[in-house]
Amino acid sequence: MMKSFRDRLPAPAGQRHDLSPWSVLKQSMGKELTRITMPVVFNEPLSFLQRMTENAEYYPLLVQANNSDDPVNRMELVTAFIVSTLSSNLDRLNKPFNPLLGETYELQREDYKIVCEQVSHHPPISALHMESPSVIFEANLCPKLRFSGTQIIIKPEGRMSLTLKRLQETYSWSHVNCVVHNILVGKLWFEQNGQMHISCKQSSLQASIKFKPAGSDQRDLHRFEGHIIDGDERKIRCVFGKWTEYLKVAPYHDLDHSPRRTSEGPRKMYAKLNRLTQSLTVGSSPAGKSSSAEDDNLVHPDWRLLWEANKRPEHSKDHYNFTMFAVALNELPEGDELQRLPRTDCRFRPDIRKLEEGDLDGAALEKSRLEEQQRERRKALKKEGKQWEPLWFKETPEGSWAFTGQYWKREFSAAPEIF
Ligand SMILES: CC(C)CCC[C@@H](C)[C@H]1CC[C@H]2[C@@H]3CC=C4C[C@@H](O)CC[C@]4(C)[C@H]3CC[C@]12C
Repeated sequence: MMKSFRDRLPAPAGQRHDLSPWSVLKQSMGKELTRITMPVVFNEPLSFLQRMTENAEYYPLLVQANNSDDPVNRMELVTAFIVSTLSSNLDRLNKPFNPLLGETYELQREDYKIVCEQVSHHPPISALHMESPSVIFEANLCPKLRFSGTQIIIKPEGRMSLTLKRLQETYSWSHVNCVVHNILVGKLWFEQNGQMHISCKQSSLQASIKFKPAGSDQRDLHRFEGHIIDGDERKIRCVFGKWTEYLKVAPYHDLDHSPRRTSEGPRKMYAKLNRLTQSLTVGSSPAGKSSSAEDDNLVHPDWRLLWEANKRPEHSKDHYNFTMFAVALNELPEGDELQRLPRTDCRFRPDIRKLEEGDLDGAALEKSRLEEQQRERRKALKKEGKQWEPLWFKETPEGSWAFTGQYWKREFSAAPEIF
């Protein structure tokens, strides 16, 4: 029988009334993410470690990729997976809790298992390892925040890599920036911005995708567009869509060289013309927006849909805009499953627990207690001239963090008391 998880949080989110993020953030100019302290009303009841595991929501795309015998199709599916990892960010404008040093999180779903650990506090580095019969997925994440005018620009640094096990094929990619708008006044909103490169060492295929700014009329809100490129730098596929909704792929037809020129030419021209006149006459009306998607389909009549975002739960708006996947992440398991978790697991953090129960004051108290305790531990270590050693990941000579594999032996007696 399929295991079932909770479909809502125990309590709706607290209201932040008119408290603007700026009133708090102005003291944090130029600071690292972990040095910014904000009132808990700005938090969501998840640790950043839990938030990272949301990458796995569309895991079945990876199984599909691993089973495919066509390298281009594998690249298409991996690209779809990578774009899908961004989708849960839509409207998630509360800050996940900064993990304490040594905090861990584990997640086992379908046929995969994930371990995350906070391996460094300054700078904040979170490490993730995911393994299944089909794939190994590793991520190191160190988000850097910069304030600029009325927006926050988040530069996620760190290495991402994926291995499809059947053919031992490896993929790596870069992050794009995300921008939180309107931190002074108005409604907060969020966009992904910049160029992403995905490359596969063995097949020499690459994907290059541009996440577009919304533009003044919001016509390109959440849109991305790009190509899959072969080892000779030739474009072979177009990929496009909205990172919040879907990804489509279509063959690339070079207007000058394609044998389909005659049949495609007029259609493309028509689409372009159509787009031009639409943008002239409709402008920023909602009709103008939807027609942009229609144009895409006209320009690429032979598109295929590779990924579509799951619907958010009904009560998502009152629950921090969580996806169904996110809702279940902080659920406490029962019986044996609970017994075998290490005491460093996020699910035991009292501040996160209190926030999800709607107890804001309790959460705030616990949060400052934990942070104070962490400072004390840090001082004590320093006095002894020691350095913090993560338990489950080791730093490599290249400066990234590799999973040691020991976690799954489940010998947690050495796990520190951090909550
Ligand atoms: C109160 C306000 C304005 C501050 C809120 C800051 C929130 C929205 C920020 C803080 C850290 C950010 C995350 C940092 C790193 C990544 C990895 C990247 O690949 C996707 C975006 C993602 C997951 C960011 C999403 C937005 C984020 C959660």
